[in-house]
Amino acid sequence: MNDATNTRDPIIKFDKVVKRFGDHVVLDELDFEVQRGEKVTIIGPSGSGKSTVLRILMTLEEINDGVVYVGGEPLWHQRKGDSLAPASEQHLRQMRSQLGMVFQQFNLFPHMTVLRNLTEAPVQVLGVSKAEARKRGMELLEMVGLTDQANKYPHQLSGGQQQRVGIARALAMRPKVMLFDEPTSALDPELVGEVLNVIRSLADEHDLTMLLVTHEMHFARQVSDRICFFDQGRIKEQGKPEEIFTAPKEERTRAFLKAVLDPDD
Ligand SMILES: Nc1ncnc2c1ncn2[C@@H]1O[C@H](COP(=O)(O)OP(=O)(O)OP(=O)(O)O)[C@@H](O)[C@H]1O
Repeated sequence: MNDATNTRDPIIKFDKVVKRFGDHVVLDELDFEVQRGEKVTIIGPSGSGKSTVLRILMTLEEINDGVVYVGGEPLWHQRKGDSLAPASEQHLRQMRSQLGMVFQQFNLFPHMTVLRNLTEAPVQVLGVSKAEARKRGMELLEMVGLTDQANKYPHQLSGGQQQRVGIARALAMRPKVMLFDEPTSALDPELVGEVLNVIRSLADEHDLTMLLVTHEMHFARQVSDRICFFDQGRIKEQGKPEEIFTAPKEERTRAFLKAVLDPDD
């Protein structure tokens, strides 16, 4: 396969992926692709499997059937001749390093300064020098508007500031794909905007691939190239934001959007 073909391949591909918890089928032979540089937002009712898609990509949840590809390589499998065998821990680690995730709960290291939160993994995992990691860490703090907080500890920051550090920390590992799992849902309403602004500028200014799960519909509409409406572990409908938000084809999508956009009706 030559490079030109490679770059046209989706960077993420779910091929008939099944995920069950006991008898409960959460992903039901899901087919789903994200192209390089694309910004895709998954919306849908609670329990429809949105976060599970991201957790599978971060190798936090195993799959029961099907194949997930990242950059054309199987994530949960390794090629053995013409067949696929379960992945080794080393393969999973190597594949996982291509993805960065921002969680609902910011999950910063509480006993480390903000800057150390950004330099720890690049130094320990990627083998970057401390000086280089610090330089890059300060650049990322500038990008999220927090250079003056570099030497503070997470508990000294607001929730919005902590989440901006969470975004910078994920970027410090230079991922090819950024995953955002409801990044503002744990925040007080007045702190949501500053976090969305950081994600918006990332989306506008970088050719990073982004996959988001959010309940912020207005934001999803602004930032996404494509919206995927999930229902019962499958994509019920997908398309450009203006199509999905103004002229959804499926009754189920219409009902969901009406409920979230006009909750008082
Ligand atoms: N570790 C687990 N054990 C058992 N069931 C689980 C587990 N994790 C998720 N589930 C179930 O899988 C289903 C899908 O969960 P998921 O978190 O992907 O939904 P979601 O669409 O992101 O929902 P929400 O919008 O509420 O976050 C839910 O019914 C959930 O209860």
